[in-house]
Amino acid sequence: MSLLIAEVIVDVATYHVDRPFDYQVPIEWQTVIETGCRVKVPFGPRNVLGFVVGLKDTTDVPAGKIKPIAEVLDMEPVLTKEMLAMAKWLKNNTICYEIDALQVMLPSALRAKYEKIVVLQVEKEHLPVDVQGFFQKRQQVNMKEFERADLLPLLKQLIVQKMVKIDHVVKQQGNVKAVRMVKITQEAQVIAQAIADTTRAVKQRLLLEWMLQHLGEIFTPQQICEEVGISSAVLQAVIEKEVAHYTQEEVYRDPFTKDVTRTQSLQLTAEQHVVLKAISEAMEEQVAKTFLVQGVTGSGKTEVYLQAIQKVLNEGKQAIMLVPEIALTPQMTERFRSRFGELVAVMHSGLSVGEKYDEWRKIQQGKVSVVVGARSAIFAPFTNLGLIILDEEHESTYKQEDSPRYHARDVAIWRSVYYQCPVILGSATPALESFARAKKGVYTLLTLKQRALQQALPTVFIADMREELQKGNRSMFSQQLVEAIRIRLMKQEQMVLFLNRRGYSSFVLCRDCGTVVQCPNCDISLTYHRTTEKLKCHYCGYEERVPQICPQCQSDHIRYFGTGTQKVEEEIYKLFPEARVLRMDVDTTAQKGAHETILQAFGEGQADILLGTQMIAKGLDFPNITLVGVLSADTSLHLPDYRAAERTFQLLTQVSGRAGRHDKPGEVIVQSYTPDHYAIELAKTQDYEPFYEREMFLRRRFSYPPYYFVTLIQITHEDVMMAAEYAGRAADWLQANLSQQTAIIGPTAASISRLQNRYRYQCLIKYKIEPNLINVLQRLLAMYRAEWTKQGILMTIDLDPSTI
Ligand SMILES: Nc1ncnc2c1ncn2[C@@H]1O[C@H](COP(=O)(O)OP(=O)(O)OP(=O)(O)O)[C@@H](O)[C@H]1O
Ligand SMILES: [Zn+2]
Ligand SMILES: [Zn+2]
Repeated sequence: MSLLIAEVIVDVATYHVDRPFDYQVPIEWQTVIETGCRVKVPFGPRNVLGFVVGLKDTTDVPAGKIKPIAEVLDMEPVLTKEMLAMAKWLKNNTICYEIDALQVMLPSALRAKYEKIVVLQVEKEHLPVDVQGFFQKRQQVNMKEFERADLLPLLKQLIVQKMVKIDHVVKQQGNVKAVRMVKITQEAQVIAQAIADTTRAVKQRLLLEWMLQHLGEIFTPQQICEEVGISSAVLQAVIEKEVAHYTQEEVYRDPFTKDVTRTQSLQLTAEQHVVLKAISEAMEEQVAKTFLVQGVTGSGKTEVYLQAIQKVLNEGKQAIMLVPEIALTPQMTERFRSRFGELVAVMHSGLSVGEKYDEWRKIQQGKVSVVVGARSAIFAPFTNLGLIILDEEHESTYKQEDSPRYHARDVAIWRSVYYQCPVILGSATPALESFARAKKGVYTLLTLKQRALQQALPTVFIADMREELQKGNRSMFSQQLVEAIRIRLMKQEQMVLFLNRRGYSSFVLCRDCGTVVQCPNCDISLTYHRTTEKLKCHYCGYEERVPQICPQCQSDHIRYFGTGTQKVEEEIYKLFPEARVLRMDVDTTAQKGAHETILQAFGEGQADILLGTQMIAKGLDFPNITLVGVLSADTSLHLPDYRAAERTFQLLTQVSGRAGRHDKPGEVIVQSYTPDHYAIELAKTQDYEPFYEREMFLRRRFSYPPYYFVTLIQITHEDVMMAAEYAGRAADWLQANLSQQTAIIGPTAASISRLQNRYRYQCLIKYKIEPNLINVLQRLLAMYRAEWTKQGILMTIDLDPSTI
């Protein structure tokens, strides 16, 4: 038999190993191992996790040197051929390690967890008495036991004296949850024979006759006993006659909590019909076409998605529906479950590791055909995709900020080419670059200008908060908003009050010297958490108690600028003691399921006002909401981000869209200190195109995307001089190696100039066409990985940064 060699990508993220290594497949596993299986392989002094990415029968590794695979973790591959190809593409297009690209496609339960094991190297008697007890009859002990006993220094000595050594053991995390079931034989003959042999035992005969009615079926032992009215001893006796046998059947932890009522397709409006038709045609022709569906809020985009997915299912294919994490509300997922029932898997960050794994298994085993999920669901292991949808495609959460730094939109388009199926990008306020691509014909633009039930878009008023101040109104509510709330309370209609918290954080300020309490590790002010009375850093997790006196000048004139929502709530109660308020923010939704409970209560009319942050901007569809108030439209406008205006416009449009979605007309009041800003003015008409034109004009003038592409190189070091110096080297090197027309901006200090005790510098590459970019970046990376890392430098490259 010829030698079988596996090419394995190992779970070690360093430059020198970012390629497959050859391992020998032991004879007994030659029929078991396939590409896409996980294995454990020896690498250096330890065993690590690896993915088989290829099989072959020759190798350049000398016969004596080639090592065998140590263990096979999967009987069936966890990675498809498509995923292996996708990983290569991700590696080149986002510049990441191949192992990172492979890992991101799998649920965390399938990623490796390493445990450190202390292995005895000498006779136990030679050990110091203190540790002999650890090794009783064992040769090895989990290092955690030493840790717990505070014996790490002693352990270190033992290692130096070579009395023990440390091994790394790969541990599998998620386990399939299985239960013992009884499978009845397929063959009536066998049971008939058993019945003939069983003359006296009445109960056994009863059971055998019942089994004759359920050939080939599977039940739990309890089900059978209850159904037939027998004891487990009887069941056991019958199983011994070999008419049935025990099997381990997988069960799934079901993250859904309640049943849903089924819904049918709605009669589409003329506009919706046109959109669905265009998409259906692309599905029939099996072409990889990307559609941008720009539809005003409430125009019935979701209904179009549902019907497009129905068509996909009719063809026996599968669909991925992506939603931003924050919009993955129970209301949203319920719409899919009530249309497609058990065929839907849901993937979001609220699930436990085990639940996520189960949802993934359902997809992998073809038990479901639709997945509704956040960003990472784009990697759902379907093998016959017919459609991919990104709802709210402009959302920045579709971009992953860690390696691999991918954008779900790009992955969607890559997969659509692989399967020759369409992609739908949907939004009321598309990302500027998407709309630009649609205008150029790269994407096919489809629009929904009317709301589905012909309701008018809500009327938007801008309340000028500067005027309010001049009139002597120092509260956070304008006269207009107070009046509007009063009317709604009287008419018993519901309202949503939205506090724009992007760029607005609560902090502690000394009124005598102006000091704002900062994180000791980061260049960021600490955030005040009222519930715990603590100051926290949202970047590194540092926390401390709220100071009683100013750390700078010892004054006790300390002032808290609270999280906002709580303060707003208090003010509402002062103005309207009778109002019933539900608050939805990080504090009230910390517990699992809290989100759901709040929305349900609001839906049932248990409150008049839903008060919240970003969380309530999306996806809500309640008939009784007639007023939306935006308390602070400007806070997101003044961030150091070229997309600030775009994000503000998108947010205002989204929230406004929550009002008047059914038969009652809606009203929106936007409070602002800069009412003349175009992002605020244009949000008033909720007209996307004028905003698009205006913003594109500015982007061109300042050479920003989408006119230019940008790549962000970030360099950090504990020493500020080192960070600056190496950022300078990177900039010089790029300047020398990229074309003349490409601009290198920087090095400059990053907008957060220090994070987790590391100083941060960056350079920006701005270009229109740069065919050498990937190649040049890869060379820079090679230099960094070979030399700079030794100096303690960390460098990241982001080819599509969401903020710069
Ligand atoms: N063809 C239709 N006939 C009747 N009602 C419809 C139709 N299409 C959609 N609707 C209803 O109109 C409302 C808005 O539709 P939907 O939520 O699908 O819009 P959307 O564009 O996805 O909204 P948004 O982007 O604002 O969240 C929903 O209550 C939905 O049930
Ligand atoms: Zn002070
Ligand atoms: Zn910090």
